[in-house]
Amino acid sequence: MKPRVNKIERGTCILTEKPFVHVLKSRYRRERCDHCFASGKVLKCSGCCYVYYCNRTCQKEAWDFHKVECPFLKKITPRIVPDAARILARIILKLQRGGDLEKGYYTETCYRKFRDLMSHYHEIRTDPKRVEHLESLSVVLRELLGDNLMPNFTELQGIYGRVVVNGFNILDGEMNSIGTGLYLGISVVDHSCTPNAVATFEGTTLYIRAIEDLPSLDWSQIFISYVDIMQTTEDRRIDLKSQYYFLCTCSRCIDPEESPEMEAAACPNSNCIQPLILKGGKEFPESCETCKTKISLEFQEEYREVTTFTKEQLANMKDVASDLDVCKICLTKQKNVLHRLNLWHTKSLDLAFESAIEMGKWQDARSFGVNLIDGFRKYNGDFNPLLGLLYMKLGKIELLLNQVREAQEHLLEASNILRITHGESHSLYKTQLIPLLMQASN
Ligand SMILES: C[S@@+](CC[C@H](N)C(=O)[O-])C[C@H]1O[C@@H](n2cnc3c(N)ncnc32)[C@H](O)[C@@H]1O
Repeated sequence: MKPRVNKIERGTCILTEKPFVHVLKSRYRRERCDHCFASGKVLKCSGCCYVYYCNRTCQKEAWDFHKVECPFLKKITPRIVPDAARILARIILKLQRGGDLEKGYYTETCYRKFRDLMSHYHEIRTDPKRVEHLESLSVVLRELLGDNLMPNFTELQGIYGRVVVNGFNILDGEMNSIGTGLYLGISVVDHSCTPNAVATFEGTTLYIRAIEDLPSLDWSQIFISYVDIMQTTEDRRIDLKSQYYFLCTCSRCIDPEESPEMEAAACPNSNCIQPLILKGGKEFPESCETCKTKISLEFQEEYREVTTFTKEQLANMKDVASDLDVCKICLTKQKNVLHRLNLWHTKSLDLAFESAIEMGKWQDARSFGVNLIDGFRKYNGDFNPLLGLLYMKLGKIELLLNQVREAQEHLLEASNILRITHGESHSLYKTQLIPLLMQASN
């Protein structure tokens, strides 16, 4: 790819790369192609009976490398290899076949090889959770590859560290994780909680697109988000520290106002939209700055009770069918107590929206989705794939409910975002959004 010295416009694809190695999640083994990750009818490899392909072309393309791992997988079938062990095995086998010479370019002249990737070797060596994980993976790998191909523990730890620190969750169009991939050139990109670029996938190919205008292609100034940014500053920092071993100092993380704002209470006067910010996250003001309504001790108590209750429920929610009822209880309790842009309220709406969709409760889903938009935008940013998807899902639901004008509006919003984050040639845009837009304009 040519280096760009000129200004880069929002929506430009600035880097695209095929994976150095990639592994499909084992739970999708029988429904997706092991090579291109496409879903649909798949055919078993008659050698290992472990992996499946969507067609002969994919099988042929994959064979160059699969022929190396095929006998090892055959030995272990019908047991399942943990995904983390499979990607490590692929890397070990690839490095022994000259993979250490492979280059991933991030400008016309700059590239990275596997050994150039950060491994956070020392941090991982002193992280008991990681050491325990690697020890258990090492047992599986030894059984899979045998003693002769097994690297020593130090070497294995270096490989493991590179996967932990540089690996990408490969996402389908709906942003669900379907596998893991390692991309050599793209591993150059740092994190920010206010990213100016975004990573999306078409199959296993990774695309980095600018979501803001950029002055030039300077990789030290281009950031994607490594973690869910709809979290408190503290939780984002914990995630980043435990997975990537650094303390984030982006503008959001160092803004002392951010956390208190996220936890804002509603003004007890239901006609007032002013958020009540707790000083130091704890102390209520005596009265609302705008309407001067006094903040009673009872109200403060209720706010604390509702916040604790919501956090506990969100942490415990697993089963979607029961989630919707729990979300509804949380949302009822939050009314006139948590501000409408409060993070915990936004998270409750998000879960309620997804649960209602799962259960086919379209009216409920629409109402949660519409209320979710502003919070989602506040926490995820204006050009975030999840915001684009929210608008697209809303438009689809509105078409089902025959609310065509509203559907048109939301689908156009989806288009404004997804053409930046995914591009107009992405299958999500072409095969999902465009037909919905056409249906809405008929
Ligand atoms: C995928 S690598 C990114 C590229 C890395 N800077 C390099 O030179 O190889 C991820 C690692 O980069 C570092 N990193 C990424 N974003 C960072 C940030 N915002 N502040 C400090 N370190 C960061 C962390 O050490 C992290 O584990």
